[in-house]
Amino acid sequence: MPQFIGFVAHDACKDDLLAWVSTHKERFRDRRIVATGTTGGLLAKAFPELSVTQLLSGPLGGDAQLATMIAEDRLALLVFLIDPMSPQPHDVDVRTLLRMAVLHNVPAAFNIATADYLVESRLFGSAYKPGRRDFSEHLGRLKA
Ligand SMILES: O=C(CO)COP(=O)(O)O
Repeated sequence: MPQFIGFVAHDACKDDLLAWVSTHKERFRDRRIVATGTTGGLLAKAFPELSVTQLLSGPLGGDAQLATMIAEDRLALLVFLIDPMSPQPHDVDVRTLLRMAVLHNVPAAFNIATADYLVESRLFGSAYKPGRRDFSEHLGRLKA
């Protein structure tokens, strides 16, 4: 199953994401990128040399699609630049995406500083794949 790198940016953060990707573009040349609709459209236009798959726009289900990709073990890493100052109509989807990243132990950055740490890590681009957590005991408790 191919592993994608996921990018999402709220409107106030889209310029920041474009600038950040531009800085680290070489690292993404051989990687498959997946992004919510508007974010993906901007990335594809700015960086035609990168492989960008566009999902639905965030408010129309793009965050939920990314959350599903995490549940299906198809996302290697998530960079999601969140605007902490604006309410989002699809906040419930945003929280689902965050929860899926935490639940399934996906390396995830929600601001530029952490995104920098991720791409500068010696683990980035290596064969490193974090293990998914085992919730079988927890599920057994729920069923009992
Ligand atoms: O709303 C978003 C993330 O919650 C981003 O969606 P767009 O990339 O379609 O703007």
